[in-house]
Amino acid sequence: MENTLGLEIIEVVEQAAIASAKWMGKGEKNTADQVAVEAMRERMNKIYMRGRIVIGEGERDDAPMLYIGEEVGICTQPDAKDFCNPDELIEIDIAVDPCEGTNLVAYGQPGSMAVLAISEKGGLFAAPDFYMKKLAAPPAAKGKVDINKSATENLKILAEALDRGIDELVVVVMKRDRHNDLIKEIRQAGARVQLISDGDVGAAISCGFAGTNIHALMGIGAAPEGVISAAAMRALGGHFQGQLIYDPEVVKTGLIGESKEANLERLKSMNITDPDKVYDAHELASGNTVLFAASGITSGNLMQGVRFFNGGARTQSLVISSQSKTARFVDTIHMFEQPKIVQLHS
Ligand SMILES: O=C(COP(=O)(O)O)[C@@H](O)[C@H](O)[C@H](O)[C@H](O)COP(=O)(O)O
Ligand SMILES: [Mn+2]
Ligand SMILES: [Mn+2]
Repeated sequence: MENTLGLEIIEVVEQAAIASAKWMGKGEKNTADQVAVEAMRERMNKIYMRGRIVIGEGERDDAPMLYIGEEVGICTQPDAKDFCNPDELIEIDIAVDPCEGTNLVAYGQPGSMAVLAISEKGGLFAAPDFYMKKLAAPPAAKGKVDINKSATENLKILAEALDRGIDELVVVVMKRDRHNDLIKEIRQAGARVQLISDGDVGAAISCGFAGTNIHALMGIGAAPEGVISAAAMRALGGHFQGQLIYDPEVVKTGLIGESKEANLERLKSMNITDPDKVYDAHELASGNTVLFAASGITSGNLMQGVRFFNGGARTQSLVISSQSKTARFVDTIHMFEQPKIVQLHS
């Protein structure tokens, strides 16, 4: 899968990042999101593949593009039989977040990215648009920390696994009222908290790389973003666990769904029989092969954002493959027209 798709999916996230970055700092989050969706879809539909969106912009009714169930790739188009032999191609599932951190783009803040994950059919958990309690940690702590343990216990385990003091640990937590107690507990345990307004995919993946100075992600974010983070962490060998949150009382914000009861019904209809199950990275991204790709929109811990110049742009992307066991940073210069200069160093 990687050989045929690797380069193409880099271009998918690059094109989404470039489109969205044109709206960086303009205060219009919906436009920054919409153009990323359009660019991602347009580029995806040029790839020789049979893809299906399993995590996307929502249901068909509220999302005209990249909706859950939408078929993407040249080989899903009506005239596909003229140039595609479907028997040659495996069917793949795709989870997308064309603009992860729409607020970050709109307000010119760091850490937004265009992101997707791919696996063979059935290889990604089709999470409902609920919240998810998450725990991400570096590979050295994989299987040692546990979302069922308290933050205090996990920090002790993490410190030991990373061979450093608790006071040398930095935990990313989304700045939300629902996390007030968690933040207090982490600080009382002696660790430091990095509060973020948005963008917990980048925070989760940052735990997978030494040198980011991020050692854990704790707290509740969105479930679809949890699956995408899990795909990256699965391929990287980092720790990721997620537990669906279906009770609006827990998040104290606009959880999709009117009530806990209605949400439980929805889970049942999706054949999720244990709503409290804790999923690990291998369950959220269970396919034989998992590919993850992201491209920075605004600069963050992992990647530089899009830098425009007269006649072009430069992007930085990250592709992680469970197949080749690589995490590849890709630096690309895009020439929109004949640029006056193509700068070697940025
Ligand atoms: O910050 C985020 C926003 O994502 P997007 O809408 O694609 O720009 C995500 O990283 C979070 O996981 C998330 O969606 C969030 O925590 C849920 O939102 P909120 O109710 O504000 O906490
Ligand atoms: Mn997002
Ligand atoms: Mn988004």
